[in-house]
Amino acid sequence: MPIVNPFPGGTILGYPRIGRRRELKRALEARWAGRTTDADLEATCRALRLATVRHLAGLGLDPADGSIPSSFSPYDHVLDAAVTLGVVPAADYHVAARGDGTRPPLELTKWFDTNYHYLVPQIGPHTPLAFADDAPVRWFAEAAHPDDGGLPVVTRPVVVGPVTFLLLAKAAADAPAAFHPLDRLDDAVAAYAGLLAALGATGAPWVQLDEPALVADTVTGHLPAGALADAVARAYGALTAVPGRPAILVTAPYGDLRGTTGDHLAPLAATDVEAIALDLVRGTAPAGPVPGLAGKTLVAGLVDGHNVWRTDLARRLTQATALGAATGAGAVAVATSTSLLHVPHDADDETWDATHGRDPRLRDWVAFADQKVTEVTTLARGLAHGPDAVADQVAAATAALADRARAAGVVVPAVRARVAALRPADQTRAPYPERAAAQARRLRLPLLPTTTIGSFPQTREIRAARAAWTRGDIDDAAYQSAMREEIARVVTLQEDLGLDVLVHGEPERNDMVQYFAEQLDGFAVTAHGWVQSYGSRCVRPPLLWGDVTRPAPLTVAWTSYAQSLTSKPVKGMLTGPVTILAWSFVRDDQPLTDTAAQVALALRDEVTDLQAAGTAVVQVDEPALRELLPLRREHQHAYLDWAVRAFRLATAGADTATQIHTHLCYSEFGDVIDAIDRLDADVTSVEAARSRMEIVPQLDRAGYGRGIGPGVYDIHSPRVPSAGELTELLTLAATSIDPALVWVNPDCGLKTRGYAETTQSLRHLVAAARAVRSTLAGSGR
Ligand SMILES: Nc1nc2c(c(=O)[nH]1)N[C@@H](CNc1ccc(C(=O)N[C@@H](CCC(=O)N[C@@H](CCC(=O)N[C@@H](CCC(=O)O)C(=O)O)C(=O)O)C(=O)O)cc1)CN2
Ligand code: MET
Ligand SMILES: [Zn+2]
Repeated sequence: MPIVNPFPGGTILGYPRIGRRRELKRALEARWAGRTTDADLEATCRALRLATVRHLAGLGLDPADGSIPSSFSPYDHVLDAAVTLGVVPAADYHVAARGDGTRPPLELTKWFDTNYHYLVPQIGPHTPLAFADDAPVRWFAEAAHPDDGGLPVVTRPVVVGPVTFLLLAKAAADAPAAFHPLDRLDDAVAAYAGLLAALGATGAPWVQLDEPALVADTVTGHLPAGALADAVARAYGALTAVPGRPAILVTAPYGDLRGTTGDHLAPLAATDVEAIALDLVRGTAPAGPVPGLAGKTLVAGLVDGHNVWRTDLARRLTQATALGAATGAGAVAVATSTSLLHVPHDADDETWDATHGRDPRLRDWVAFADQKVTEVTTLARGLAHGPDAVADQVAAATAALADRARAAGVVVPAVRARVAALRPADQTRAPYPERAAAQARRLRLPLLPTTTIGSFPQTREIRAARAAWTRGDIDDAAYQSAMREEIARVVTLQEDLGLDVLVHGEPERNDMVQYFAEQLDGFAVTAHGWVQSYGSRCVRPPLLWGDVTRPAPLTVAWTSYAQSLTSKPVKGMLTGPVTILAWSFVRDDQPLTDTAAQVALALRDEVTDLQAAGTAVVQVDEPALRELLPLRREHQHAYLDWAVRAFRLATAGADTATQIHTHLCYSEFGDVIDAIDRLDADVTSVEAARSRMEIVPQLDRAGYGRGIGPGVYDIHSPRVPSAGELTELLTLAATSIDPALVWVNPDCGLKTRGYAETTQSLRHLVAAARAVRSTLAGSGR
C-alpha cells in the first residue's frame, strides 16, 4: 500500500555540532575558564543552531517538512537526553560533563564503534525519570518561529531513543545487583510520551528517535532472549499511542538490525511508527518483504555518514529504486547512514594542494558533510524523477571513482609484494620467559617500576609554537629547538620525580594519529577537518587513501635526543596499526586487514630503527583496539584475528632484549581479554582506576603472565589523587597478582592536563610505589 514519501527531497540523520570554525569549542572553553557567562554560551549555541538548520536549507534540504534534523547538543546528546528525562538536573549539565571540586563527572565512553564519546548516565531504581526539560521543544520553536527575521525552518528534533538510552546507562552504584536500567523502561517511556506530546503541541511534524543499540550485540548481548524485542514492542507501542504526537522516525545507525543474535527489525516494523531508517552502508537491506513495512517509510541510509569517500551514485540510485519493491516498504526516502557528526563540515574548507599534504586529486574523491547533503538531495531527485534528472551528477561521481581506482599511489607494487611475502615467523618473538630475563638484565628496574603513558601536558606555548611554525612565522630550526627545550624540561622533571622509565613527552605531536599520518605516504591530512571526539575536544582524522610506506624514520630523532639527556631508559612511543586505522578515514576499496598490515610494516621499520638507535623500551599504543570491535558477535573473531596480527607484525621485529609495551584505554576489556593476551606485549598498561583495578584479577584469570600496568589514577580530571589512595590501589594490584608483573603508571597520557596537577599526582605516584615496595620487601616477597 504505497504511501507518500514524507522526505521527497532527502534527509540526513544529523549534522556536526562543533561549528565550522569550532565556535562551540571556543564558547565552552571560554565559559569554563570564567571568561564568559552562561548567557554568552547560550547565545553562541542558539546562533549555531539557527545557522546550521538554515545552512542545510541552503544546501537543498526542505525547510518546511521536517527533513532538516535539529541535532544540536551543547556537549553530548546522551547527556541532553538525561536532562530531558530528568535523570540529570538541567542546572548540573556542566558538572555532569566535567565534574567540580567535589562531584566527579559522569563516566565517558565510546559511542558504538566510533571515536565519539558520550557521558554514561547512572540510573537506579529510584533515580528521577520523568519529562523534565523541554530543550528539544524550545529548539524546534526557535527555528520554526525565528525572531530575527531570518528563514523559518521546520526541523525534526532528534533524541536518543528510550531503549538505547537505558541500555547505554549504567546501574547506579547503590542499585541492587540484579537491577538493570532497562527495568525502568515504563518510566522512561512515560517521560518520552511527555516530550512527544509537547513536541506535537508545538507543531513538530516529526521526531527522530535514535536506537543504535538495536544493531549492537556489544550493548545488548547480555539480555535474555526476547527481552530486546519486548522492550521495542512496549516502548514504541506506548509512544505511538500518545495523542497529538509527531510522526516518529526510528533510526538504527552503525550496523544491521538483523544478526545471528536476533532480528530487531521485525519487532520495530510491527509497531505503528511511521518511518524506520536503516544503515545500508554498514548493514544490508532485507531481501524480501518485511511484515509491517507496507504502511511505513523506509529511510534508506545510502550515503556513508561515518567515512568520507564520495558515494557511488550510480550504484546507490539503482539500489534506492529497487528498495520499495524488494522490501515491501510503503515509501522510500534517501538519507545518510548515520549522523554526519563523524565527518568534517566541508571539503571546500581545505586548500587541496600537495605542499599542504593534500594531493589535489583527493578533492574529487571525498565528500565531507556538506558534500554528503548534496549527494542525498541528488539521489532523492534521481529517485523521484528518474536517473535522467541527475545524469550529469551521477556521471561525475562515476568518473571520480574511476580516477581514484587507477590513480598512482593507490596500489604500490612493492608494498603489495612485501605484504604477500609475510610468514607466521614475522609475527613471532622469542618465548616470553626468555625475553623477560634478557630485558631484566638490560634494564635493571626496581620492583613495581614507575612510568607514564607518554604524553606530558600540551601547553599553550607548545601549541602556539606549532601554530607559528605551520603559518611559517618560525622556521624548522626554531620549532625543533622549542620542542627540544620542552623535551629537556620533561626529562629533567621525570628525573626529579624519580620515575624509572622515562618518556620524551610527545610535545611535537599535534595528535597521536595525525602526527604519524603527516609523515607516512598513502595518507593525507586536513587543516580544518575537525570532528568532535568528546565535549569540546576535537580531532582531524587523516585520510588513508593509498598504499602505505614510510619515507623516513618518524620518531627516532626525538626519542634519541631525550635518551641523550639521561641514563634512565627512555621509552620510544608509537601509535599502533589498529588505532591508526580507527582514527583515520580509511580507504574502503580493500579489506581493513590488508590496510592494517601495510601500516604495521611501516611501524615495524620504525621499531627496528628505534632499537638500532639504542632504545631499550618501545611502547606501541592501541587505545582503539576495543573501539573497532564489530558490533555484531559473528564478526568479532575475524576482527580480533587481524587486529592482533597487525600489532604483532608491527612489534615482532624487536629483539629479545627490547621491551615492548602497549597501552589500552577507553575500553571495556571483558570482550577483548583474550586478544590482549595474544598481542604478546611484554608490558600492557590499561585504564583501571575508575574500576578499582577490576581488570587485574580478570587478566590473571585469563592466564596473562606478563607485565601489567593498571592505571592508578584517572587523568581525565584535574583532581590530584593522594599518595595514600594510590598506595591502596597499588596494594590491591600487587597482592592480587604476582607483584613482579606489576608496573605503576597513570591511566592514560597527560596531554590534556596542566603541569601543576600533573607534577603533584606523579609525585604521589612515585611515593606510593616506594611505599608498596618497602611493604613487599618487609613481608619477604
Ligand atoms: N585522534 C585521537 N582520537 C582519540 C584520542 C586522541 O588522542 N587522538 N584520545 C581519546 C580521547 N579523545 C581526545 C580527542 C582530542 C583531544 C584533544 O586534546 N584535542 C585537541 C586538539 C589536538 C590537536 O590537533 N592539536 C593541534 C592543533 C591545536 C589547535 O587547535 N591550534 C589552534 C591554534 C593554537 C594557538 O595558536 O595557540 C588552532 O588551530 O586554532 C596542535 O597541537 O598542533 C583539542 O580539541 O583542543 C584529546 C582527547 C580517544 N580518541
Ligand atoms: C589515548 S591513549 C594515549 C597514549 C599516548 N601515548 C599518550 O600518552 O597520550
Ligand atoms: Zn590512553
